[in-house]
Amino acid sequence: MAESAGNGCAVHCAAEGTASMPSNTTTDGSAHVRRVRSVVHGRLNAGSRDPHRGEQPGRDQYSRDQYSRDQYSSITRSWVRCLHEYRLDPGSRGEPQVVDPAELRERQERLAGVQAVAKVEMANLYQQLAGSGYAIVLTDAEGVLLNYFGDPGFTHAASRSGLMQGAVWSERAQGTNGMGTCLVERRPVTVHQDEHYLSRHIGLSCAGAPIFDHHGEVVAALDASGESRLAQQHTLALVSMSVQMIENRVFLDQFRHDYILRFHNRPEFIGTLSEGAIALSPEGKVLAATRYALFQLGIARPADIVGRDIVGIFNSSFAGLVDSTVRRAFHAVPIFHIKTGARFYGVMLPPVAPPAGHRGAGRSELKPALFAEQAAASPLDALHAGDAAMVANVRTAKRTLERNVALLLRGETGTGKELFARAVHRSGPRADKPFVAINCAALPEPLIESELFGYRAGAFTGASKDGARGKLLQANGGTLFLDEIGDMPVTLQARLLRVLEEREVQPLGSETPVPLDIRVISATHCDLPQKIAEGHFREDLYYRLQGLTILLPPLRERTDRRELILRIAREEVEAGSAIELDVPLLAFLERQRWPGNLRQLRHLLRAMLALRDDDVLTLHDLPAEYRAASAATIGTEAPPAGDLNPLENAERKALIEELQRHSWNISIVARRLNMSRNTLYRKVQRLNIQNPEKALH
Ligand SMILES: Nc1ncnc2c1ncn2[C@@H]1O[C@H](COP(=O)(O)OP(=O)(O)OP(=O)(O)O)[C@@H](O)[C@H]1O
Repeated sequence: MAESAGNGCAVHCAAEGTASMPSNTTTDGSAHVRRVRSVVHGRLNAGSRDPHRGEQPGRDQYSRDQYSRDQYSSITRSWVRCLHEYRLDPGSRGEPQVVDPAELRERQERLAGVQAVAKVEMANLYQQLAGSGYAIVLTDAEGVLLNYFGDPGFTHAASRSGLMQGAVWSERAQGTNGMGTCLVERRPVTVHQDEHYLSRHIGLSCAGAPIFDHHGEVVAALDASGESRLAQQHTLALVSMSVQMIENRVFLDQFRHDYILRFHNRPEFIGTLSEGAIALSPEGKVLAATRYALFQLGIARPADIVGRDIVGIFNSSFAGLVDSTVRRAFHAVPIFHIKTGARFYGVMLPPVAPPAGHRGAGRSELKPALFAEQAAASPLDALHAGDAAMVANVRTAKRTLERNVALLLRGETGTGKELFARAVHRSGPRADKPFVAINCAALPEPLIESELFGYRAGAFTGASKDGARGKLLQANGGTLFLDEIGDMPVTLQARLLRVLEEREVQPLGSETPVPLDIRVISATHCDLPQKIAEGHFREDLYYRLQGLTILLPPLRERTDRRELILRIAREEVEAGSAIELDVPLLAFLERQRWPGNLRQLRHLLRAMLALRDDDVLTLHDLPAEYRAASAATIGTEAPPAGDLNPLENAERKALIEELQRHSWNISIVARRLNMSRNTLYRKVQRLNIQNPEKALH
């Protein structure tokens, strides 16, 4: 296998940072073809020894154990299929087959549900792999490339190699490759450089994983393909995790109108990738289960669980599970697997819109964040809960989505300027292109220029010998977010203005300008007109950046503060726990000045949740620096019953029923609800519950 180390098909970065794919492998191609034939023959004749095992020069950065026998066997099996079943010529240079636009649209529509979820995960994966030259690709079950997230510098090279929408990457069409081979093997595979069957692909390194639906059918493949010379085992792990996330989210979305039991043998793992989820009919019959649910219960095929009654699987009745989760405010409850006796923890989620005739199970205030997100019509709508200024801001921003209008976001620190910019990006037509943020205040002045504009190899002393592409070009096709624009040195302002006017960038030390298509969103907390008056900011740049100005209100002025506090608390609550904020604390938080705005609020809630004594947060949980301010409020914790909101009233009613059922014995009720006596006492006081006959005992 020595060829793989020095096969000469390394991908080079051209001067402007454009990667070039080895489209022609004449010298090495013939060696590759000879090798493929001899390996396949060796495999067929010698049988046992897998030629794809053994020392791999240049591969020592990942574990040989992980890069296991299975992996090599996958490649060899695939080569055998390519040569003998598909009768592919390893030296074939034919153009990749591309389906016509109508067929592509039809295939995309067929997989719309998966695509919608996958796009978000692809963007996350792309960010995680940013800078390593990977393109993230989604194909359907036939290997037709539906979506592509690519490094702009890699896009051109990639399209030459066939990584473009509509291209068919099935194993039959393109030989051994990440997408096609994982679809056939039904498992994640890495196909590194000369493990590709066709010599025209040996410049690529791919990590692909199949996406399954709840019937256990492969419906798509997610793949990271790049020019990296070093196969990276962690890339395959990241791709597999993204696939797991996509499968879980698709499942939760598909069955949102049904009951869903989410479970794990550790309560803190509910809501994570490795949770199991089972969808149930209102009668408690299993409709479907995720791969992890089957895995945790030791069930081989979905057909072995669908249609079964949940009572035959766990030791709890369906109604009991619904009731106990709701009573415990969506806190995980212990459930036992009847077959093995293993203990799990489960949370039963009620249908998003309960089917008519079935009792709605209600929601706790701190319901899982996922549902808040799902409820919002777009990422922009998720930024507010009805504050008039924010409603107007969102409306304005939406009107600019289809047009390339420069936005200037103004607002105090922590008001959510970057979040707003990201939401604009994710809502618009550039959503699947890069969002690149640069903080003009955080960069040392000498670095800003190269960081923004990039440089050519050897442009200055200390420059990387490969050059660098600069943030402007990294954002090409997408959105550039210039944070703290008021702090950009005046000298650079002129250069930025020129780039924005001329829509092209000339990296340092380069003669050739590169065309630029970006949407610019900038943000500042300072008064730019004041800076202009003082000569610290160029007026012409100011007008270029503020096609439209959006002023984000400080938290203290927002009328949706209460909902925001609850929403952020929900986001910060660890999966599987159910936390409540009591009313005096909520009122206190609503009254704060919040100089650090939403950032300060989030940090405070995060700290309180981490340090809490039990599951009800009160004024006593405030850190010392806030406690002095709250001293006057402590001691007035029990609100009149009339002040309770509808959820609290529902909780009060349920608790009174439970207390009555157990003759107001607080120890028994606390045990049944799995909470301490103290917590129950506090709840009873907070909800203004009184035993009509005798004192609580
Ligand atoms: N609408 C919102 N809902 C929930 N959290 C938010 C919202 N807006 C901002 N945050 C949170 O506030 C914090 C700060 O947000 P962001 O960085 O966008 O603010 P910023 O105004 O750009 O800050 P700065 O100007 O100091 O850089 C983040 O933790 C973010 O999650």
